[in-house]
Amino acid sequence: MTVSIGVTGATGRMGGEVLAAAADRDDLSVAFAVSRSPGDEVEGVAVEDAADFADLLASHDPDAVVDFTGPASCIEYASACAEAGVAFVTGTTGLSEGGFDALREAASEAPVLYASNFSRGIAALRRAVREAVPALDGYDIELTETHHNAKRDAPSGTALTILDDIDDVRGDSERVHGREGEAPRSEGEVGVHARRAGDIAGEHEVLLAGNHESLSLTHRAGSRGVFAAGALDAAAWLADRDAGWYDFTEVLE
Ligand SMILES: NC(=O)C1=CN([C@@H]2O[C@H](COP(=O)(O)OP(=O)(O)OC[C@H]3O[C@@H](n4cnc5c(N)ncnc54)[C@H](OP(=O)(O)O)[C@@H]3O)[C@@H](O)[C@H]2O)C=CC1
Ligand SMILES: O=C(O)C1=N[C@H](C(=O)O)C[C@H](O)C1
Repeated sequence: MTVSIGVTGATGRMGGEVLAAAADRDDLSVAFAVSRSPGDEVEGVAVEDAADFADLLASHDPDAVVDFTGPASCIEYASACAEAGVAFVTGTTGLSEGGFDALREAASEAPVLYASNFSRGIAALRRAVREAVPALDGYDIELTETHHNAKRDAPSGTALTILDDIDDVRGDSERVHGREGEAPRSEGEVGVHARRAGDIAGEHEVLLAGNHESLSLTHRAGSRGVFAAGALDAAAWLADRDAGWYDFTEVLE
């Protein structure tokens, strides 16, 4: 069975990657793509007006929508999908707590899958972090993420997910963002550093140090294609699920 998808943010970096990755797959077809600036084709797909999103859902009835946009638009697209009962996969980061609440509300009417990172490598890094942190009790932890110079949110959504993983396994810790002037470490804090440069697709390093040794767990995305491929795997997996909140780790099981 071919799973048909709608793609939002078609003129964005990830929107283009998703359309390119979808063109290479036999199990998926693109029902429509939307943008706030419709007109030109992206990856051979006509780009329609984002203002017509609800109508496009009704007329094309896609199995899933794949969204990499911005926090406000993500919620609008999710609500429209919930109303239409269409599965919604989103990798949009920078959502507020209220934004996550709205996304969870959408999940009461349609299947919703959010992941701050759709790479298998980050899924593996998260498992490694959850194992290393309790094994290295009392070690200092510093998290550094590096992204392209056009990224809006900081720290990255992936960094926030990893910080939550650390809190899960060793209890809530103080997060210290950057370091300047008289700023010694306090016990148990996690230092968080965000770098922005060039066209780096995404790097995350978790450094644990203590007891005259250090362990560095690092993931580097070679291109955005890895995120697009993971999001499409998620869309194919989510398409026929019941309404509810799903996680990318379930797709990988
Ligand atoms: N989870 C993951 O694995 C990954 C997540 N991301 C996240 O995906 C998101 C997009 O990243 P990226 O593609 O680099 O960003 P871009 O800025 O390149 O693209 C975002 C696109 O979203 C649309 N958009 C933005 N704001 C609005 C709005 N207010 N209303 C409607 N549409 C809007 C625009 O598309 P248009 O004008 O065509 O409508 C824009 O081009 C970010 O949150 C990023 O952190 C990125 C990579 C991987
Ligand atoms: O904006 C990006 O580019 C990325 N955003 C995601 C994040 O905020 O973690 C995932 C990936 O690192 C690329």
